[in-house]
Amino acid sequence: MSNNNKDKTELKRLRAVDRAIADLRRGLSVVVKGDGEASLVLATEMAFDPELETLATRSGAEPVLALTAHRANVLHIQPTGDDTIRLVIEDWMDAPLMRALADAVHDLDQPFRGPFTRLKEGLPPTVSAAIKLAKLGRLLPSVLAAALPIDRVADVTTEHDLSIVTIDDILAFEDTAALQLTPVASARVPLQAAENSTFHAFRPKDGGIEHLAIVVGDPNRREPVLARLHSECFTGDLIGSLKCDCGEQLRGALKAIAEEGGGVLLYLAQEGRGIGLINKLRAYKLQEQGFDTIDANERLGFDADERVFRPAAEMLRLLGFKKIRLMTNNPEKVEGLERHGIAITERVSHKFPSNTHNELYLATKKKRSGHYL
Ligand SMILES: Nc1nc2c(ncn2[C@@H]2O[C@H](COP(=O)(O)OP(=O)(O)OP(=O)(O)O)[C@@H](O)[C@H]2O)c(=O)[nH]1
Ligand SMILES: [Zn+2]
Repeated sequence: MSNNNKDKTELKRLRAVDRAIADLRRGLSVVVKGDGEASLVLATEMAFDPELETLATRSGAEPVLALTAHRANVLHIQPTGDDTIRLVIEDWMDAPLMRALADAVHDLDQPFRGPFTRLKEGLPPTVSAAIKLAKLGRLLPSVLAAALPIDRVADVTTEHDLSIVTIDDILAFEDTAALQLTPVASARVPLQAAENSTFHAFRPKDGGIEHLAIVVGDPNRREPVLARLHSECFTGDLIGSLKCDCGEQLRGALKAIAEEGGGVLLYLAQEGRGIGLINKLRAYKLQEQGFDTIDANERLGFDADERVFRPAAEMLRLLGFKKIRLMTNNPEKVEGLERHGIAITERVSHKFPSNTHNELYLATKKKRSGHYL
């Protein structure tokens, strides 16, 4: 395929995923198509009675409720060996209950649920892909899915003006978006901590949220440069939340880079370790109930960390930084960047004193995520 055609295909795929995400977030059903099978799906957190009915009538099949294995485990549902667990929707399961099954915040209000019937065999790949789609849309990782006969896909999609996306589109999305970052704007912005700073904005081709790089001074690209990868944290970076160490790490990194005479800070649009602000607030609610930061993510059905570091590696490459000294306590960042071709010549510790509100959070990162703290 020529480069031009490849680009066009990739853009088409990114667009299909983006449209499907937008529809899921609106509470509309979308079609996920695989090899010889398809599913009509709806985000569980957006499921109300009329939507559920539409799902069944349009597909002509009984929907199932699909959850991640993490979430099913919390609901005491036996594992099946798959990452995705499907439950039969029984007569007593109404829309509010289904939404509550997806949203761990309600677990303690209504502790007893079930017994549930799992479907153990023949998990359609489109159902797992639909959960990934919900995650990409920063929704809770659960969908209602009804099998759609492959020969009806075209008719149903056209008749109801539905978004259609393939499994491959969904699975390629993050990497394709990361490899299609385009510099869109750059300007000098003097900062309190580093007066000689230039902001560079990179936009993914999917039109998604821009990532930012802040280059301080004019670092020598032939030498390893002092660098920080910072994942967006609205609460900590902007509002001064004491629940995490992000604000201090952000300002501290800029100060350290300025003191060193130059370097780079990447500000990545990966709020809440990639689950989004709303899901992070849900995770905080669970932390109020006594769960730690990792259990909170997993109770919601997510992995402990949903971030990918390919966009960061790509931005460094575009800025001409191949070797860096990385300020971090997180071994996964070092590994993630190296996997994508950035040489980390040194890991520079990046710790700040704890306070009464983030003590447990920092201790959990050390104990359970192997952070060097
Ligand atoms: N899901 C979730 N995200 C959180 C929580 N607290 C902070 N975050 C997010 O975690 C991310 C913090 O990322 P980083 O500063 O890169 O921290 P890190 O992975 O510990 O790595 P280093 O700071 O480099 O050691 C930000 O996106 C925050 O929004 C939490 O309790 N739950
Ligand atoms: Zn934070």
